[in-house]
Amino acid sequence: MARRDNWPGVKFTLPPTATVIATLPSDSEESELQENWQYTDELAFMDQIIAAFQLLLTLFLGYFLLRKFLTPAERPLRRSVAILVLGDVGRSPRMMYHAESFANNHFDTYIVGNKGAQPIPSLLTLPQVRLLYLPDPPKSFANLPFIISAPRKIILQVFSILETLLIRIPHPPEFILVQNPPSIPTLALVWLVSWIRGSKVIIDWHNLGYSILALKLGKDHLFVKIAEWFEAYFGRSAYAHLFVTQAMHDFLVKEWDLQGLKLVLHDRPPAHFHRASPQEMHELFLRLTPSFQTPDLLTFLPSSTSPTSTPFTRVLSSPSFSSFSTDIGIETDTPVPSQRPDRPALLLSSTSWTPDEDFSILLKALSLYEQKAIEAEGRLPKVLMVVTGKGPEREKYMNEVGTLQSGAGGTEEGWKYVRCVSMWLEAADYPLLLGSADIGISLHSSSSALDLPMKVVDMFGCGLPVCALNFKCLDELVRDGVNGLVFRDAEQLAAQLESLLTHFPSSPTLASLCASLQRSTPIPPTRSLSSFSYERSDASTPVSASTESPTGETVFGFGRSEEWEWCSWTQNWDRLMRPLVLPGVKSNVDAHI
Ligand SMILES: Nc1nc2c(ncn2[C@@H]2O[C@H](COP(=O)(O)OP(=O)(O)O[C@H]3O[C@H](CO)[C@@H](O)[C@H](O)[C@@H]3O)[C@@H](O)[C@H]2O)c(=O)[nH]1
Repeated sequence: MARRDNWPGVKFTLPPTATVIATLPSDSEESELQENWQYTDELAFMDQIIAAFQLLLTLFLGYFLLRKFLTPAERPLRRSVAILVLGDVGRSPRMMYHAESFANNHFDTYIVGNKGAQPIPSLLTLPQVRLLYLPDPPKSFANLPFIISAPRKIILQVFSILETLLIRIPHPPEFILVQNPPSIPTLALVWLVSWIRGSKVIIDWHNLGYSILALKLGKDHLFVKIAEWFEAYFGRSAYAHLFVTQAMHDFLVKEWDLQGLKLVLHDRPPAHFHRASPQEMHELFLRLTPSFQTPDLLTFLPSSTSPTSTPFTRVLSSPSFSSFSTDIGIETDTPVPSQRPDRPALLLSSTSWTPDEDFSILLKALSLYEQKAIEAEGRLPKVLMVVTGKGPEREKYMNEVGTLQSGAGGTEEGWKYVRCVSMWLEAADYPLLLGSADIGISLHSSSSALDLPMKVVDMFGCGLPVCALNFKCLDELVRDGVNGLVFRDAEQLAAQLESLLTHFPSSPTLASLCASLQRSTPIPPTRSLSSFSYERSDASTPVSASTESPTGETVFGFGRSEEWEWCSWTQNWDRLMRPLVLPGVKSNVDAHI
């Protein structure tokens, strides 16, 4: 007998095989859906596979539960960690940095996630790191409506995550560090695995999963309510909770009454992020030359001849400073790369092209800048806007860019002073491009208004001043006029660009902002930073190296304490995370117990 279940807006018919087929309330909607996808043989086959997975999953869990009750438990292996990212590992910088830090502290480090972009080089070379990739969902799922594909995807994910955490990692890891979001199904799975294997769970709260779903479905949608319940229920208890902002800490502690240690671990840049030297810039732009040879850019950028010049740099011989004699007695000149005075200003934004970043603000600001540049009669430079990153909204916005640039929309003439391109850089080149740019732009607005843009952290690490879209809690990272400028709309961003770029490359406003940024973000040479804190809501939690701040509040960061501290990721991690995961470690935290 077929069964009908009602979901908001969509009805389903479940045939005896438990296969989900969509039927829609109205004829027009039905034909629209049938146009979009068809129940093909391939899908029927997938459903058989999924049914087999369901059976396997039941047997699999039954086996582990029996083993849990009938055999003595194996103790978790000290100094081992499983890091779970339900997403592309190579595009999860914070989790890769965690993995590198654990490995550098001699942890056996398993990274569980999806294969995609190349991870940072250290993860491929550190002997303690093992990458355990999860299988990708079949491509045919991409053509299905979300409501149909989501449950299938989840069943496959559940199976592969459990298989990895319970079998592929041979001994129970001491810790399981899980990124949130996504929350479904990972939070429930790590909870189950930690119960079976005795591992301690650390939840790294990057954002709130239900708030991202609400962007798509609306905050009152039933699925959003279910997702929120799931996240709150399975995220409530953990050995420790890490938060990317003080604001997220405060919100979750108040709203969900989180249990376990709590620690604000702000994003900080890896130590190798720095302002690029002219030599590094030149070598980078030589590598990127093919990306600058599109018809749009060839006529826009200053002409260049590889390997002695690029659109941004050139190599000049400087006999007075760098002549030297070779072994065979011939005097030669050392080539000295430098930035070209006729280069366009290089603006940079980095993104995952998700719906919480509204790039139409940037496109409008660039159009306004184009007008200002036409009127400025030479006081404003040409601008090359580079947007780095991969993600779902990329195509939509880059199509818009094409229209604006060429004037194909018909409302305005094409751009003469502005070009915008998007690219994905290898992990080693990404900080070099940031370190070669003139201004960084952040359009991060956050679905929850509780997380901060890591891209801005990257930019600060590379000495790049930013213009950042304002949102609640941005002041935990960007101070208007000190390390960047804050804007609320396209008009204000265009005005900031005009002010920063007037008389470029000798712009006094830009030089002064760069100097102010350098003063506010020096990387301290040692681990001598003073402020730190943990909060412990559960006094019975067995942690030997933690403390509560005298006020009961986490005091790190200038968001609350008005104390601005800047350091590298490693310095921050060693100071705050080491005592959490290495019981007995000697650090300044011990002194406060
Ligand atoms: N290799 C490479 N990495 C890139 C590129 N473009 C962007 N990225 C990576 O992608 C990040 C930006 O991705 P977003 O998804 O836009 O991150 P965000 O909004 O700045 O920060 C969010 O994610 C962080 C963790 O991934 C969170 O810590 C943070 O709180 C926030 O939720 C950059 O920091 C960088 O690591 C590229 O061309 N190449």
